[in-house]
Amino acid sequence: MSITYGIFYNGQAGQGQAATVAHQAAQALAKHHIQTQLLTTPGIPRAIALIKQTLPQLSALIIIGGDGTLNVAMTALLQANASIQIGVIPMGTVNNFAKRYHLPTDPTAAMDLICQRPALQSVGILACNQRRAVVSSLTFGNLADISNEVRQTEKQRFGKLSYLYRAIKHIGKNKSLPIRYQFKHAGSRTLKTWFCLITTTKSVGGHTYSASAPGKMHLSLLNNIGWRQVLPYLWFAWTGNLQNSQSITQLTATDVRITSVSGQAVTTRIDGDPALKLPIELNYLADRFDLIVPESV
Ligand SMILES: Nc1ncnc2c1ncn2[C@@H]1O[C@H](COP(=O)(O)OP(=O)(O)OP(=O)(O)O)[C@@H](O)[C@H]1O
Repeated sequence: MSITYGIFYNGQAGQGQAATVAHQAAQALAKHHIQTQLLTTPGIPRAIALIKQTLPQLSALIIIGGDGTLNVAMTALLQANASIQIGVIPMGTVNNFAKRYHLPTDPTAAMDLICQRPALQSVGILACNQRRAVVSSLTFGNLADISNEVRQTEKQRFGKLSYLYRAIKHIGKNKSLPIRYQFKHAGSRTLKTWFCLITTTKSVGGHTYSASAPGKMHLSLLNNIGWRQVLPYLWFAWTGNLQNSQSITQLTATDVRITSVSGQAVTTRIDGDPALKLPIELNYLADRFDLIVPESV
């Protein structure tokens, strides 16, 4: 039986570069006697439907893009309850997920890796309300609102500087909110939350910011922010590193339900994109996918 890989990409991203790379990947895989099916359509719901519909014919899914595009693909796999092998050609701005697993960021090197398949690694993700994947991070609170304001074009042109600019404009303006965190086996805590970062692994953007906790999500809460916290906060905005700040609560969990106690609307961002409002339920799905990785990971 012939082997077919799906190649999923966002045709509108990066001035059509993803489309060029998708065709190059198809040619490279053909040389290894692997057939391919290009999967692309404008609009996230349609893209999810297309992947779900094509999955039964595929032995692996190659995803071209950053965390946002990976999120679309993994949400489709989650909803279809499928556990297909995954290859990634990173083409986002930040590429958190790819950095975490030491995937090459050069498209040609990433294609070579996928063709040669030196090793597979089990990768865990989070399920939000059972239906939406969280590939790298979920955030809410003031910093998440700031990144909401950063437009995609701004992010592509100025990278992290655009976040810093927006952050400085916000200092001193926003308050923290009481948020309830209900853990499956560890009770419930209501904590003042200025900003909450939840990640699938111990690192963000290639920086390790928390101790290792296999099989669990990492939660970091910046409880409040006044002028004393400005420096740690700017440090975080710049490096993604929260470890040395005293105004931070760090927790790990397998399952948590998160509610806004005051009833004030709180919108989350998942893998960089505006997403669901609180309340949400998060479940860690350990070893959910097999990812094609370099041998040395
Ligand atoms: N088929 C699609 N139609 C419309 N939008 C899509 C589609 N697939 C992905 N997107 C969106 O395109 C945007 C860009 O995604 P992508 O992750 O590739 O780049 P990025 O945001 O620069 O990456 P990173 O998060 O790593 O910085 C995201 O908001 C993602 O949700």
